[in-house]
Amino acid sequence: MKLNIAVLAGDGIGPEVTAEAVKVLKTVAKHGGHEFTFTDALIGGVAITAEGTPLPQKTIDVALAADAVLLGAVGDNKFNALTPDKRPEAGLLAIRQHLGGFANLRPCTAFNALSENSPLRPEVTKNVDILFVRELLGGLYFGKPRAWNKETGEAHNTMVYTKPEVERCAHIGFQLAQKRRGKLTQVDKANVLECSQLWRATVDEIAPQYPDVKVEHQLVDSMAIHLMNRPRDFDVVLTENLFGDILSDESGVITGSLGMLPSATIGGKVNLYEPVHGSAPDIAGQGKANPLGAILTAAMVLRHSGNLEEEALAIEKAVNEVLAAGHRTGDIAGQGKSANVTTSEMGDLVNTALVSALNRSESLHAV
Ligand SMILES: NC(=O)c1ccc[n+]([C@@H]2O[C@H](COP(=O)([O-])OP(=O)(O)OC[C@H]3O[C@@H](n4cnc5c(N)ncnc54)[C@H](O)[C@@H]3O)[C@@H](O)[C@H]2O)c1
Ligand SMILES: CC(C)[C@H](C(=O)O)[C@@H](O)C(=O)O
Ligand SMILES: [Mg+2]
Repeated sequence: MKLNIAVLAGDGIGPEVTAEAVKVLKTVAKHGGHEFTFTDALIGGVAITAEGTPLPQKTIDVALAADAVLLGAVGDNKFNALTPDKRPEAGLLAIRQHLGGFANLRPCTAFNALSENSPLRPEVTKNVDILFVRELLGGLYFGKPRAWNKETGEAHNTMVYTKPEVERCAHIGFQLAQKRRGKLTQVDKANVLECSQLWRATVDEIAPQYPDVKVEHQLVDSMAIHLMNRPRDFDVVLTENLFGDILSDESGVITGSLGMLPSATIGGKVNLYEPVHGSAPDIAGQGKANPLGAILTAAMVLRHSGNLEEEALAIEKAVNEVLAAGHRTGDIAGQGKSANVTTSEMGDLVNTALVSALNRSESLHAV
């Protein structure tokens, strides 16, 4: 199979973790005789420095011409004084708009080998398997008007959702719930916000089309605690843009680290794949970053853009094996313990385990 992948590595640890994701994709291509091509393009702070804009037209062209876009992370403290529309993050929001994907799938899968690394007790996190469906193109992020008037000292952002925007995302949530454990938790703030009331009413209106899916509604504030107390109770969690941003980061506590979380954004012209974490300027350039979120993101590329489910599973198995063997970057080393591998060593270990996993699945086919 041919897959033309645009690689937007970005800032901070973005290039470090993306290199490891590309490494495993190349292994899958070589092993299966697939033709994966990788085209690099600039985004974020590195694009501001080189081209004066966080999203150059060249990058948009490369991304739109690709079968999948793999993004590392954007954000650099040296641009913190810029207004939101000029910052590296503006490039990320703009590429999301250009690609048009509105459903951001953020799985939170607890690897049991890491159960001692979460501050939550192992009996709470064991076998957690949640899929956040975060709406990605609406809400406070893009609503107008928005401004900060420094003279009057007033700033405002606008949360806007239309019924079709909610419907299209809700259908994805329901369809995914049907393929999983049949439960959909819709998260909102319907006790205060009209947008949330629209979400709740729209989900209830659609629900009869999916009689095999059990729907529940949760307010986002109490959801934040339910997620920590009883994460196993959740299957698909459907929510709007900002709530999804916050809850998915919170779910990093369950997996032991934000550095473990992958994502895929579907529904647009070209799917966009990015780990959930940011550019982590505090550890950038030191070989300390955990590449597993990016590597698991590569598995999502294969699953959602390559229809290569078996290969995606092989990557996930390889990650599991490497963790079970005790290999740890600092973020998953456990309290008071240090890393025993660097970013690229972790990538190499997964790669080696992946080759064995792929060979094993081949021998199964031969039987
Ligand atoms: N998708 C993206 O590009 C994205 C996502 C989130 C934040 N950001 C940007 O990143 C910058 C830093 O933001 P932040 O510090 O709030 O969030 P962050 O996700 O970059 O980091 C939060 C904490 O988690 C740690 N961490 C994150 N990923 C890790 C990994 N793979 N391995 C080990 N540790 C990891 C960091 O060291 C830091 O202590 C900001 O400019 C922000 O806007 C970008
Ligand atoms: C950097 C920022 C714009 C982005 C978001 O809020 O969507 C990030 O936090 C994420 O989760 O991908
Ligand atoms: Mg975020």
